[in-house]
Amino acid sequence: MDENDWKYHGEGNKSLVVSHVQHCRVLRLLKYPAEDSENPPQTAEQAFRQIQNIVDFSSNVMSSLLGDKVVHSGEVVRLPLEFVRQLSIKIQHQRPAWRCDKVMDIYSGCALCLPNLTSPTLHQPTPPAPPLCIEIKPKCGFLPSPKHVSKDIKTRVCRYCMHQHYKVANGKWKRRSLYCPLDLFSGNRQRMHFAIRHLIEEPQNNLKVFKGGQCIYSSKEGSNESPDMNSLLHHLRPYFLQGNNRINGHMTTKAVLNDVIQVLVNALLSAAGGDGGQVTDRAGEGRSFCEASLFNNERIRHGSQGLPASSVLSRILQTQMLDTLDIEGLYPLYRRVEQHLQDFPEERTRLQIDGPYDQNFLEKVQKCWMEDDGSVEYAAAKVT
Ligand SMILES: O=P(O)(O)O[C@@H]1[C@@H](OP(=O)(O)O)[C@H](OP(=O)(O)O)[C@H](O)[C@H](OP(=O)(O)O)[C@H]1OP(=O)(O)O
Ligand SMILES: Nc1ncnc2c1ncn2[C@@H]1O[C@H](COP(=O)(O)OP(=O)(O)OP(=O)(O)O)[C@@H](O)[C@H]1O
Repeated sequence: MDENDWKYHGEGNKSLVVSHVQHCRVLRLLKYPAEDSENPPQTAEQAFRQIQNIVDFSSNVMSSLLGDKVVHSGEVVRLPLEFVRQLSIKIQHQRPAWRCDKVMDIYSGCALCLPNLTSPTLHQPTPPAPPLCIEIKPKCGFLPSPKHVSKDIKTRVCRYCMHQHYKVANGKWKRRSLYCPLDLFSGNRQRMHFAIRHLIEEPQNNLKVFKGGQCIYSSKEGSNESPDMNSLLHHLRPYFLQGNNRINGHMTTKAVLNDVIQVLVNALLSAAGGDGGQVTDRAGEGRSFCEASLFNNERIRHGSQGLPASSVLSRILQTQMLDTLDIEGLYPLYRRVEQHLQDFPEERTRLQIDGPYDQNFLEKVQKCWMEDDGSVEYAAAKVT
């Protein structure tokens, strides 16, 4: 393998991604804290198992919850160590400085190989234009159950909106985003439109736009400058020329933005495969509106239709809602498991703390709606 066939693509807190320059493939490599760079924190076999667990969790649990049409699980691959070392040197200067508290894993020679979702293989001999890909990290779309929280504010203002104040105060981002996940997950088209417009205006790490596999729009952490929305809309204009919003054959910037948002709302409400018809409506539970959202409260009363059950967003929300406990409800369960494992370390395997994430594990996750019966089995299913 040749490191020159691969280029830096992006990274998060846990992994670094490189893409192949010709084929629609990416490699997702583990990251370790920089202070561990001399001594890898796990053996190659442990790293292999960690990545295999990710594949199993994705194919046996997430595929079943979200729909196998929208989940790509990939496969674990073993790579020559020399290739990985050269790759790490090659991409180092492209990494954002604020992510360099961690280093790419150059010891295990293991990675997750996935299709490159930012430049999908198109089954057309000459595609009309480079494919567009819009990545959204929507965050949690509901308020935690009042049963488990000690501060009343948590039942009125969502975690994302509270975090915005914290992130601006500590300098992570310069401006507060007016995006609210509860607006996006509302199923109300106007609220969703409002949410996506604010995601585009202040994307932080919740939205990226790729054209032909290249990132053309994203935020830079700590930077004073906002990403250039006019340049983004200039890139997008040719994709939206067939609408009615043209003045003398020319589309205004505002019209391009509206069309882009409309396409995204339609995609998010479209079926992910499987059953349809019902709606996911949290309005009755009083957990679907965040007081920090600037969306006009009055307008919500005139049409909160909820999400179509088969939609991608509804699937994501239902999956998120398997965990409604908030950290305050979860931590005592974590302590219950911890205590049990101190007394009975051999129980780690039976409770599937480190996997395998198989059919049996999925059944435990799905039973999570049950009330807490005080058992370690209940706690382990919630915590793992
Ligand atoms: O806690 P949050 O909501 O800030 O989410 C963390 C993310 O921050 P965000 O707010 O999206 O910028 C954070 O993302 P970034 O590092 O900011 O890109 C991670 O995804 C983190 O997950 P983990 O610790 O790697 O498992 C996320 O932590 P978990 O809450 O998933 O543990
Ligand atoms: N299959 C893929 N195709 C194209 N790009 C991808 C793919 N998987 C990940 N990426 C890109 O790489 C970036 C980092 O990947 P990912 O979010 O999986 O990292 P992470 O460290 O697990 O994230 P987090 O910070 O949430 O823990 C993503 O934001 C996305 O832009």
